Amino acid sequence: MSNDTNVDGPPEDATEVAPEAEQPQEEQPQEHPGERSLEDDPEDDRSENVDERGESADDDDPADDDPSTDESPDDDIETVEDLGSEVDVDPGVEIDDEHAADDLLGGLKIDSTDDIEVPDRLVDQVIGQDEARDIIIKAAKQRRHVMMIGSPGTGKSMLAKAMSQLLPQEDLQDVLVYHNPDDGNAPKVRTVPAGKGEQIIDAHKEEARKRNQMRSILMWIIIAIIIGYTIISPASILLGIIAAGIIWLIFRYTSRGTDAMVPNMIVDNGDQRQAPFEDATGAHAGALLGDVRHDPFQSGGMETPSHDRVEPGSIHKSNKGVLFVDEINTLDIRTQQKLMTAIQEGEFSITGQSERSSGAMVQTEPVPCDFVMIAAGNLDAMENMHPALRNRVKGYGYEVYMDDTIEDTPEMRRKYARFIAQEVERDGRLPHFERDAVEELILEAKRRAGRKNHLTLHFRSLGGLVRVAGDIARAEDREHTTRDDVLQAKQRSRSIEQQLADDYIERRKDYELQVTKDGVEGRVNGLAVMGEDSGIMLPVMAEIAPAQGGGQVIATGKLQEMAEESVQNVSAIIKKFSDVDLSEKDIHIQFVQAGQQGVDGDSASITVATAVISALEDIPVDQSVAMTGSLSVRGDVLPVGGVTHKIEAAAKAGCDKVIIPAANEQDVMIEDEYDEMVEIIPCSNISEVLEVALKGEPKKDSLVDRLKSITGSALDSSAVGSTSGSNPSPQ
Ligand SMILES: Nc1ncnc2c1ncn2[C@@H]1O[C@H](COP(=O)(O)OP(=O)(O)OP(=O)(O)O)[C@@H](O)[C@H]1O
Repeated sequence: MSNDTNVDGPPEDATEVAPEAEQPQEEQPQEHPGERSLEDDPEDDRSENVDERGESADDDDPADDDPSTDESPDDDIETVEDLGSEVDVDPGVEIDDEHAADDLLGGLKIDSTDDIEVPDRLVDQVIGQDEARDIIIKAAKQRRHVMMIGSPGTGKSMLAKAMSQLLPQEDLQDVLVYHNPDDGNAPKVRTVPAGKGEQIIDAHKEEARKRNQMRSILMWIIIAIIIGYTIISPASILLGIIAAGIIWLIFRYTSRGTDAMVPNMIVDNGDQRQAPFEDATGAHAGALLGDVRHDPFQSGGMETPSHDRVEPGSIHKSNKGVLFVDEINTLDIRTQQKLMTAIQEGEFSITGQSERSSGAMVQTEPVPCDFVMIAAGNLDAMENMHPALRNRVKGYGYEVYMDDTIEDTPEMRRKYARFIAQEVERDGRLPHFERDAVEELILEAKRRAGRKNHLTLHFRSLGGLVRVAGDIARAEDREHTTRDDVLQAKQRSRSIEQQLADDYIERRKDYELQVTKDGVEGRVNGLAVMGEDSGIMLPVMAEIAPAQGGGQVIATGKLQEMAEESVQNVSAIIKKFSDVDLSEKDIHIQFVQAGQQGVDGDSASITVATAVISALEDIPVDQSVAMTGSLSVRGDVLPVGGVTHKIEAAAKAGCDKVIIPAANEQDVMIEDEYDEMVEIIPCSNISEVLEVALKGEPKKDSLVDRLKSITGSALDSSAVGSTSGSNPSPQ
């Protein structure tokens, strides 16, 4: 690309026309976050870029240039606090402050979500994620890259879109590609202010039209003369027809040449009302970096000029805007390297991506791609990202981890009510939600958080529930969505994992594998979570046999590592409280009907421990009990995730009692129907677990009897030491 972004006409000798529309443009300094080599010190580069951009005096403070320095005295960047009034529900909605704390809607006095005003700016619609919002606002001002890591559906792409609304619109440019008469395979590239591109194209087209019109007139005059001549002299009629044909072909051919001089506008920001936002998630190289189409007629006058075959990539379309790449690690390494070059240079030539295509012979002048990149993904995305690319983002921007839950406060509940209004408005067809429907959804947000006094920030799935509930009301032509619709929607919008889990329970019933009140040695009902929100009951069986060689842990299925870990934890307790020598035993563990998914070693460790102790001591386990919890080497039951879903799974499977870690008691948010079906028994240590799970009295001085001396939990500071100090010696 020419450094000169002035367009006093198309590039010299690129075409012979100079439409009036092409006025000189002030040279635009390149504003891209990275302009130097990878080896350069990012700190230096950061401050230098700001200088180059000639930002105002208040930006001269070096602290401003350091993304790690969040505040500076003269920092005029909007923070979440600055935006406080804008991000809360519109003050027009009355709030009952007195009862706000006890009200599910945080004191919001509304009949339906109709009454709630939705803010215009996307950034003000974002709920929770205060740190990420703060960073997006700052990064938009400073034009920094951002890496957002976190669970799906928590607002990463929403924040990226919000950032594009915050970027200045005045900087936008159109990009034109011109034919290069000196080298047909090296099209020229020019940038003009947004909107001007269309004028240039129109001017070129008008010019071409006029030329073609003149040519046509000339052609028809010549043809008319020839026809006139042949009429006068019929003997040469054949000659006349041939001559007319040749002239027609010559004119047609030359007019194609005139059309070919019209530039190709590859980036058109004429209609943009905000900086561009390009989602390049899962894009292949061509879509990301640009491409040149193949031309089957490569010569002979039928060919399409190379500049007309140039296609921009997302990196070019997002020039002066935001390039959002989710799961960035899925881009192959070469593409990641090229992306890095683009970030570094702020411009990137377009060439054909397929080696076998004629497009591969074409390479344009560099095309501007001065975007702000928002890279997103989960933790894996970060691990598998090209290290140099990650450094680039880190060196010239921010990294932020998205929250999964947020504290449940009256203000937050009001925002959740606003979230429903936002989703209804976004969809455009859903009926607004009645007050008690909103309450039910807020309760669901609390349930899904799986954490006491918190609300889930997994908004995509919550939004799904809003849409299904709204669709139910819409199908019945109702004006508002009711609580019943939300309850029905919860049934209908079961995830695949939930459907699988329910199917699994049904099948167990077919085979009469229901829960019984019998006692079975070495068999314990474990609990696991599938996907995000489905619990499943998976029995664990243990069998102890004399060792053949050194004692070992043998697990069936793919869960060997997990079984070993759980047995190692319980073996520490067994060693301490009994004289059983585990090195003389083989411990066989079977996770009945479990795949790899859903069972994580930690949360099954009290299940494995109970199964092993039961098998070792020949004491049966009550089959109407299910359990989840992680076991410490000192016998404490430690908290695990997904207790609510696990309890519901145990209830559905027909269990009477569920053992959960005492520390998880506060996280339980089960639905009323399940509450009546199972008794929840919080336990702090293995002794309490065995007390509930084992049937019958242990023999005096047996392992189970000795384990009774464990009291309290190491988690409870008052009980620290109680698991060790008072323990009797196994001897
Ligand atoms: N923090 C939030 N505040 C308000 N709405 C949200 C929030 N997060 C997500 N949403 C809603 O959920 C939808 C999906 O969110 P988004 O696409 O931003 O998630 P994501 O984190 O990018 O997920 P993924 O990684 O799967 O793409 C949004 O369009 C919006 O309607």
